Amino acid sequence: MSVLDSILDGVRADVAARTAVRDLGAVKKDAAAAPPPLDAVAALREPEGVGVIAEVKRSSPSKGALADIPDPAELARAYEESGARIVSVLTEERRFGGSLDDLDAVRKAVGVPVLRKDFIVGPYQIHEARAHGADLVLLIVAALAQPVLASLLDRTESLGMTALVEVHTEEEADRALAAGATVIGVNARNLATLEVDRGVFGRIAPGLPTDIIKIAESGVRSTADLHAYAGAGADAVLVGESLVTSGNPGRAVADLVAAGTHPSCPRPAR
Ligand SMILES: O=P(O)(O)OC[C@@H](O)[C@@H](O)c1c[nH]c2ccccc12
Repeated sequence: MSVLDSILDGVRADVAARTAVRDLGAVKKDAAAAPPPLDAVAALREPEGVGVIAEVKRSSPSKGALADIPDPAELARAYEESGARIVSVLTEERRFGGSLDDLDAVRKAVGVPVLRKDFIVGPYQIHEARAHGADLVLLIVAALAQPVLASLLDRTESLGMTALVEVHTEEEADRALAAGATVIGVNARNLATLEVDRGVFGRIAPGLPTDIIKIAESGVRSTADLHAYAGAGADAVLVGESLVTSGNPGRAVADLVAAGTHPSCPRPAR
């Protein structure tokens, strides 16, 4: 079984357990009562340069524990103050050590849009994301059959949120476009094997329509990696590990933001 499949099994069991405590109808009501979502597309498009999406990430299946993060709100505030356009919060518990409590804490702490980063398998988690104040959700093409992907994308948009649709191959990019994605993340990490190939973005992104917002996900260690992704057409980079392990995550974000807005940084084509 691939790593992705085993993560998805765990996620399905966890969703079933939460559904037994609070059913879909109740979560839909919570979502309807939440403050309205923020416009993530505007946050990605408006300021000049390549944006930084900074992630609250405690652990990963490839590396195990990355950082303790006793106070995710404080970390998220540091990200925001340093210029992150969006804060991503991992909520998957078993492999990434995340939680909906982390999402709640971050939502309360920042004014920028917040991404619920999880392995979404059905509508329950989308309403749940909205109920907890998320403005974006991640939809991983490799985890979803095409009709499910299309309907989850519709559901996300009908709740006023933005879907970040994640791909790792050309075929998945075609599926993302066919489903109607407007924001596509190219993950350098293959979720079946956990291998990172930073060349994947440069192979896939140039083939995407210019009006698609293109996010380079994973493996950004430095401003040099941001520059390389910018040169290949990234509107933003999504960074976790190198921030939380840096010893000074605010500073690490500020360095990336400065690089992404510097005149020497290649501009996204719009
Ligand atoms: O920690 P990194 O290499 O900077 O990567 C961040 C982010 O791209 C990564 O956490 C990620 C991308 N897609 C995912 C899907 C599920 C879980 C995690 C991810």
